[in-house]
Amino acid sequence: MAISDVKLPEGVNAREFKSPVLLAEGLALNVAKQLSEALAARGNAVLVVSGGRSPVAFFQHLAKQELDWSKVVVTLADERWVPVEHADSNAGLLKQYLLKGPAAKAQFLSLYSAAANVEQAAEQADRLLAELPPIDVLVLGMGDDGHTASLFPDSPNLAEALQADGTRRCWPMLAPSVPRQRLTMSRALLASARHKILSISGQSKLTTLNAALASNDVAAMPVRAFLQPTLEIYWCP
Ligand SMILES: O=C(O)[C@H](O)[C@@H](O)[C@H](O)[C@H](O)COP(=O)(O)O
Repeated sequence: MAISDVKLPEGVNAREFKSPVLLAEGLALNVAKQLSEALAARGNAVLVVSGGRSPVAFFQHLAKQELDWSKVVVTLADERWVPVEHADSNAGLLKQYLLKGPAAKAQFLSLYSAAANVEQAAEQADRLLAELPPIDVLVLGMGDDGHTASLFPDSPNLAEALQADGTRRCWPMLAPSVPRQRLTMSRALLASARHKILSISGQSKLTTLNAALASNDVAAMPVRAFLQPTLEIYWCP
């Protein structure tokens, strides 16, 4: 199966690449283009990326793009509640692969804080995110269970975090896999991004995407909240 076999809702477009390397390059070029347009239009730009393992090559390509990175704020759609030195930290992943070379000049906004508990850390991130200018580019990933960012099916706070018109920006969540304590941007904040991209690779993610498109139960597969105009899906086998 290929992404062209998937019946996407009107206003959702897909781009297919032959390999993960080509996808990473294509995605980096497109994100850099959107960021330079934002810089030209407003003098600054906000990029929100996801963690996990698959974005490494994308980060490496994006880090090399010549942009006025000093005017770009980079932050995360979600974070694991672990310090940056921890192997599972998404901030650590960004420091290692994205905030390098020209992109080292970007301003990084961390969702993580060493608060007394994850609830307080989420409140602190929520206050920081209140200062964030509008998001120009959002790159989401998707898990095989239909989660995106750290909007996990069955997590406490999921219903609140999924409110389309919710005003809170960051919620504490519980993932089914370790590290279980997570911080996630809310659906409303994620959905406010000017350009929304879902980057997925492999057949199993296509199967998950098909399952997500077959129903409207957002709580069962939170990625459903984003399968609407003007999402762009990047896929490779
Ligand atoms: O911190 C995280 O784990 C994420 O931001 C998460 O939502 C990720 O994007 C998906 O789990 C897909 O991960 P992969 O792209 O690595 O499969």
